[in-house]
Amino acid sequence: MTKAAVFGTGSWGTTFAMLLAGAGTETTLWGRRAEIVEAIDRRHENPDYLPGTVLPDALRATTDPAEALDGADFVVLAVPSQTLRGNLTAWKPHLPPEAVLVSLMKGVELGTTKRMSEVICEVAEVPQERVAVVSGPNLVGEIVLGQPAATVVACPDERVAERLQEACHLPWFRAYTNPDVVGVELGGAVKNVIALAVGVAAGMGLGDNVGAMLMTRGLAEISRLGAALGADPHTFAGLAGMGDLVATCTSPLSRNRTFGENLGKGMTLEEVIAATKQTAEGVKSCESVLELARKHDVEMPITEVVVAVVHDGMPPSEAGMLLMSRSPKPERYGV
Ligand SMILES: NC(=O)c1ccc[n+]([C@@H]2O[C@H](COP(=O)([O-])OP(=O)(O)OC[C@H]3O[C@@H](n4cnc5c(N)ncnc54)[C@H](O)[C@@H]3O)[C@@H](O)[C@H]2O)c1
Ligand SMILES: O=P(O)(O)OC[C@H](O)CO
Repeated sequence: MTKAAVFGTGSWGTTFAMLLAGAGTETTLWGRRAEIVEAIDRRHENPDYLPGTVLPDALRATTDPAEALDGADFVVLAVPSQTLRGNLTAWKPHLPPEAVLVSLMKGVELGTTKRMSEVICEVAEVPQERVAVVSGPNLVGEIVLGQPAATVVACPDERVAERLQEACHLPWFRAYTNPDVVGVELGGAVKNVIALAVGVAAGMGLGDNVGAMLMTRGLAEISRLGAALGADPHTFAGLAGMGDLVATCTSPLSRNRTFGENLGKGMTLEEVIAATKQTAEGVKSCESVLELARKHDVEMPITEVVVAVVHDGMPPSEAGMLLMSRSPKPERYGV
């Protein structure tokens, strides 16, 4: 039987563990907080992150990383992007030598501008072929209700991607494989930044033309960055690109969109942070995405104003004027 260890008992870690267990994979969750671990292991619930959801009886949980990792074929990582390096460094001594490491995270590391799979390869000292990424339009609030969804499993080794696909595929959760790890990761990380922008516009009371403009020009930014980093352009028309961008930018379930919406309504950054109980990756990753773009000489005007609004106190109305007053250009440039 295939075995998986999932690190992170937050909303997506717990939900993905449910999917794995539902697909017949023997799954153990690792969590920091003993009370959540006990609730999952004994009472089959995660009241903090998934209130009202009944978890599978077969799903185990522990606070001991060595216990979770014992015999694991897949080590699934679902902690905040900015803590991954420290977390994985601590878990490294217990990693099974042949295990495949799987990133569920949608962020870019501050300081290094590395994608999560790059951080994993570096810290765990494993080749790219032993690292997979799962990303797509996967809003937890819908998946836990059993609503149909699809995702992308990316790995340069097709057989590894197919094994992981099989380990999480369910009649109502379709996993597609894709060898383009760079494109899949960029799609997931940058759509959070665009969702912040769409949220700000919605919070200001602006309509669907503005939302569509930001999503479409946001996809152009993602594609330009992807081209500079060697991604397959087709990935951005797929589930991990356009699919996740649309879901995140339009859903009230998205933490990133909601964060932006609150800023657009006039709440201060401190008030919005206090109101945000879960990880909104774009808030930190907008800075690392912009730094990555500058390193590669890629123009990302929406990302620039998101950084200015979220981190430098620029009023949303000024950000909107800056974007609208850019010089006229062809729709397609710089790719
Ligand atoms: N929730 C979703 O709908 C969803 C869907 C797809 C992908 N993702 C991505 O999955 C990743 C995890 O998101 P989530 O929704 O589970 O977030 P979450 O905020 O719900 O949970 C984060 C988990 O990490 C733990 N954590 C926080 N700081 C930590 C630290 N210093 N060390 C170890 N653990 C720590 C928390 O206790 C919690 O268990 C993010 O990159 C997110 O973008 C989320
Ligand atoms: O709630 P968000 O904004 O982190 O988005 C969740 C997922 O990434 C959607 O696919």
